[in-house]
Amino acid sequence: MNTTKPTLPTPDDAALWYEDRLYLADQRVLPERAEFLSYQQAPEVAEAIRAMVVRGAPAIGVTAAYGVVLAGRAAHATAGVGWKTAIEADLERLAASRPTAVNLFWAIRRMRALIERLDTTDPTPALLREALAIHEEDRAANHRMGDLGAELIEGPTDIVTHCNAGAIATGGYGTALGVVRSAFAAGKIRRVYADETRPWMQGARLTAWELMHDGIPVTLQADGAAASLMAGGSVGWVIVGSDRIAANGDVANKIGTYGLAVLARYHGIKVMVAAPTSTVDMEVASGAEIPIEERDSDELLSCGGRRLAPAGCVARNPVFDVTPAALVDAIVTERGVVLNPTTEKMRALMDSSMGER
Ligand SMILES: CSC[C@@H](O)[C@@H](O)C(=O)COP(=O)(O)O
Repeated sequence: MNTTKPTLPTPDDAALWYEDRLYLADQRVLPERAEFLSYQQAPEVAEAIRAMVVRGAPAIGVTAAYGVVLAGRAAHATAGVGWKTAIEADLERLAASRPTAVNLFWAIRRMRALIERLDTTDPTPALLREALAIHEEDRAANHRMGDLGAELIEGPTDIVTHCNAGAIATGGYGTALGVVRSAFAAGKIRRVYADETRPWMQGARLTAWELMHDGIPVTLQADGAAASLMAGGSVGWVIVGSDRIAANGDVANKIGTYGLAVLARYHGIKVMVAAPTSTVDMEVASGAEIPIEERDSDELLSCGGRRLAPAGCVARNPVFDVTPAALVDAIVTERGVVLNPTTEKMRALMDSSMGER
């Protein structure tokens, strides 16, 4: 738990618990403004996830866990010994906030498992201990993935990354950017090329901010600039995170990742996906079964509050796509690395006990 009142968010501060409430770094306004918003009610946390105050699959999971703490506290305050029934509506609200990032459902499932073991007294302390453990385990997993991913890279090389899979998208340190941080420290990375990532600009706003904060050389590029960069021959790896990995190793990630993976294969560049096992969903056989979030087309039709497209223009705004396992060279998790993923290899990874609860 944080011991000082959160004031100015750093990349490691996506979600923090201080005293009796949750603080979220408002990722909608970074880096122009660095500010926390505070939450004491689970429905407001669900809305913050939906509105992308907090985003990035692992950070969404951590936030949902803290949301369950608030839900438990409110349920006990209103229903007393009947809190386990009263909490249900908030659990459902949290689960309905975003559909693709499976870490959300994983975190709620883990909190539910604890709820089942608790008695009818005030659940707040026990729920908070579990949420803090989820947060801390995610941070530790990212450091482990950083080490494992960095080992795969023969440097020095340039890297392309897409969206933001950094500290601010997780419990801390980052998944893809955790690998970048560890590999840069080992002298294996010259420069990171960050796709701007239309329409939410997570690359321009968050990845560039994080890497500049750490002094890691970063160059921002338009999403469409990746192909010509790759043709130049300096890029050794595309490194990205994931919102959900299917049982066969298909990877759902920010829209545009699939295109990057196709480009990478054409240019002989390797693709690494760094994600904790809380992102692996063995209940979906392949990427075709992963629900892909479709957000409001206004996110695409406008930019920075200014309308871009003509009035009446139709737009589609799927915010994730699926990269087939055949285009993925390595999936890096805290339990180990899966090269050229298949269902058998993913099952072996998930059956392994390291880090398992
Ligand atoms: C460590 S975050 C990995 C993914 O969650 C990230 O690349 C991504 O697609 C995030 O999407 P977002 O819509 O910003 O929540």
